[in-house]
Amino acid sequence: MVVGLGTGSTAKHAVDRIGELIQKGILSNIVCIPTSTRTQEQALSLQIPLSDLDSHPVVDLTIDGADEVDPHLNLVKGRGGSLLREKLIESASRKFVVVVDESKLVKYIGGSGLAMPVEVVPFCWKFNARRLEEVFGYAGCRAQLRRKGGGDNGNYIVDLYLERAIGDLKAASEAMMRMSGVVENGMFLDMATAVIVAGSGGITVKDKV
Ligand SMILES: O=C[C@H](O)[C@H](O)[C@H](O)COP(=O)(O)O
Repeated sequence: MVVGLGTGSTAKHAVDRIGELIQKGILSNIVCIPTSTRTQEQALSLQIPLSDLDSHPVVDLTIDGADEVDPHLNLVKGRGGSLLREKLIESASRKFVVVVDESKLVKYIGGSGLAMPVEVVPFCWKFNARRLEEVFGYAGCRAQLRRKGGGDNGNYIVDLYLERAIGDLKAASEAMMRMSGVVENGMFLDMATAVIVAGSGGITVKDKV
């Protein structure tokens, strides 16, 4: 089985558990693909066998956290800086299971008022930040360079803060990806197979319909 290993404080627990099951011999015949150098280091410390998409282009299952989950299971990811590698691996996954606590559930993408990350090349990042503000001006968009943690790929991350819903998410994502210098954006649309939500009332599983 080829398993994608997510990044962040939630996914860390899944990686720990996979490592434990491998060490106990309960899980075997498994190879894992980490979604960040941080997760790669954790996996190596747990002696989890690692691979990459070049060797294993189809991933059976990826488990990861998320920053926002909307009612259609669209996600915001990348507040920890790992969106590009995550999207590459999660797009190649047959099943993509997301684990969150209920604080991550939002009515609409951007609805938490927290950052929506966009990875851009360092060259002329201010120009691209201004263009992003213009493109999403109707949603009251403010763009801010994240000073810490440029991500795994040497790029910068610009955080977008939205006052209102951006409407057509697919069109918004496509508009960003048409901009030269934008490498990836933090909207993970129609990708999650299931979202496991931990809340005060216990655990619920939301399946893609
Ligand atoms: O870049 C970070 C990843 O997209 C994380 O999966 C996301 O930020 C959620 O992280 P956490 O589980 O720490 O809230």
